[in-house]
Amino acid sequence: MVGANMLLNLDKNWDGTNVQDLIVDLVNALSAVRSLSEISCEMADEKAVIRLALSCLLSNQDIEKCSFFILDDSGLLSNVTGVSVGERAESDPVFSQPTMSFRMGEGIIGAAAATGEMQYCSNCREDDQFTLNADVNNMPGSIVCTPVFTLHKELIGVLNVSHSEPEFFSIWHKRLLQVFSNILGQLITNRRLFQQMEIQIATRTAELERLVEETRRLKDYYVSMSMQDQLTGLHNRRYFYDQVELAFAQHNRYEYPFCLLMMDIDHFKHINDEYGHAFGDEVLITVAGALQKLVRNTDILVRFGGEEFVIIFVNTGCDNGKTFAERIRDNIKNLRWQVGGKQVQITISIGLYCMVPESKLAHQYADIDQIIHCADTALYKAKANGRDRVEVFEATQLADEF
Ligand SMILES: Nc1nc2c(ncn2[C@@H]2O[C@H](COP(=O)(O)OP(=O)(O)OP(=O)(O)O)[C@@H](O)[C@H]2O)c(=O)[nH]1
Repeated sequence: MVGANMLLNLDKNWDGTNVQDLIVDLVNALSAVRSLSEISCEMADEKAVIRLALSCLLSNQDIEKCSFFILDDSGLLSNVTGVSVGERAESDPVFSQPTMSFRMGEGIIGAAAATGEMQYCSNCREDDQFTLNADVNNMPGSIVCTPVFTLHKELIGVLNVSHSEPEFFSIWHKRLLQVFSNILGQLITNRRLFQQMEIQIATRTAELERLVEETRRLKDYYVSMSMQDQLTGLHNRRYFYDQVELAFAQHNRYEYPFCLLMMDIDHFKHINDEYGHAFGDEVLITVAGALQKLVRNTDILVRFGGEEFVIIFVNTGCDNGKTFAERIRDNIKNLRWQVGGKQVQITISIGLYCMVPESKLAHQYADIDQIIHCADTALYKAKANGRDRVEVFEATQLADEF
């Protein structure tokens, strides 16, 4: 479309200029527009984008200098970058010239911004607004200032192109600059939108990451809560079933023995009835703390329910298991509480099941519920035999039990 319009105008403004020159001009104009369309709007620095755009214009046109004045929030137009013929855009990305600023309506740049129309000064040396202020020797011959807008018609700034010769710019240049400014406006708009999008994506990504982390933390919290006994702080039955698989796996693979202790506080109902439920809770908490001190980190200790605790001594044979069980029984018996001027002590009964390598015993079970049942049977025996004692599940009990 751009090319077609230009050709149309070319016909309309035909003044006898050499056709070959016009075709060269047309190709140059299209090249300027085309190279502008190749600038990536993903560049972080807006000034660098504008500088590249100015270089595209300069390298495809016979313009000598161009610069860009950006409108800031205070309504001031300040030149952020500029390129002269022969300069490479990437050679000096930082605009080294002293910053010039214009208010809306001030000078030819301010006029372009205020009117929203292209401004052309064909001979600066005879124009008061230039001769009064500027250094005449460095003054351009002619200047074109074109306002540049966003897609929503908001002013971005003013494109300023100049040449040392007066009367240099033709209708052809002006039409090209109009098209070029429109595309430059689109490019800057796209870059700004892209940057906004990047910031939004970064903000949302950070928010999402925070939510994922929070969810993970909550999940960990609830998993640990679901595996923990709220009264004593020990792990609970659910954790036990989770962890016992490991003891089984090690037993099956390496023939590591392990011992399962089922422990129950004796006559605990009496403690509750005599001293109250709160005191009963205190006893449970103290017993849990004492048990925790008596087991190794690798052992599995849980409150199995009520006044029942279970320990798995991993990689522990039957003799050691019995010794540890007796030590636990003894330690718990030595605990003391003071309540209502009375000293209270408790005892526990323990049922022990030893899981030894299969070759040694014929009655081994590979099912945790069966093993618990065996330890429970031994516990029942300890209770039946007078409490405050450790009983080991014997193979001879199998016949009775199964
Ligand atoms: N304070 C308190 N008591 C509990 C808790 N869980 C269970 N109990 C009590 O523990 C008592 C267990 O009583 P029983 O099952 O009759 O057993 P026991 O009195 O210990 O008798 P033996 O086991 O035969 O020696 C019941 O009174 C339960 O209410 C708890 O979390 N806190």
